[in-house]
Amino acid sequence: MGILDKLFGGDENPSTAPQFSHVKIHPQVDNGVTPAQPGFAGGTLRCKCASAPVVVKVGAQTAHNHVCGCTKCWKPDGAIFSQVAVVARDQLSVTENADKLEIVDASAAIQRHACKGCGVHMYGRIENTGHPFHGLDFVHTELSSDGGWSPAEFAAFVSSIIESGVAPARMDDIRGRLRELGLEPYDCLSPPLMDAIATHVAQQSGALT
Ligand SMILES: N[C@@H](CCC(=O)N[C@@H](CS)C(=O)NCC(=O)O)C(=O)O
Ligand SMILES: [Zn+2]
Ligand SMILES: [Zn+2]
Repeated sequence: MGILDKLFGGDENPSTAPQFSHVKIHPQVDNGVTPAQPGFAGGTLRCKCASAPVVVKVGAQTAHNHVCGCTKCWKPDGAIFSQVAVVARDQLSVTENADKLEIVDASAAIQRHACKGCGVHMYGRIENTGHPFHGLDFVHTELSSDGGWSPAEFAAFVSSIIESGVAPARMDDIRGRLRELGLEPYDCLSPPLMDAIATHVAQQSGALT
């Protein structure tokens, strides 16, 4: 490398190797994010029970898929993030073993319907009609063997992973890995979703007409 390159950061062979690939986020993103299949129109989610699994049919492609670091969303064993997307509630139906489902926390905005057998959350539903996201159900498409679902686009509630016991000293590496994967880290939701929430609130209060 010449003196000018040393001074100004030029490099004939810029290294594009990821620096943080040892940091595990979630199995669906750790090896890179797979693009959606054009025309994909839904599939079947199955819980992890070996017998009599709960089966949920989703009749459309999902939107706003993301990894979530909050303590409330279901995470597969060993993952520090959940992966969760939304679909219109009228596109979701429980087709088998619905009797195994129970609501994790009925007072939460998102009522997460979990399997009593294996603990997996099959869908989250908002019953409050005034909520900005009313009409959308939350689903974990990793529970499907169908390929083609919309991929994770960003990382939400990143700082919240500390509440699950992740050491604060690891946060730089974790945010570094998320950026490497193209999943911009936010400590709440992404700006478009935060704007959608604020717009809804402002329309309800009359601040925006
Ligand atoms: N820091 C909190 C954040 C929880 C939170 O606000 N989660 C978001 C993302 S899923 C939410 O919208 N929760 C609504 C709910 O759980 O009903 C935690 O980790 O428990
Ligand atoms: Zn189960
Ligand atoms: Zn969450």
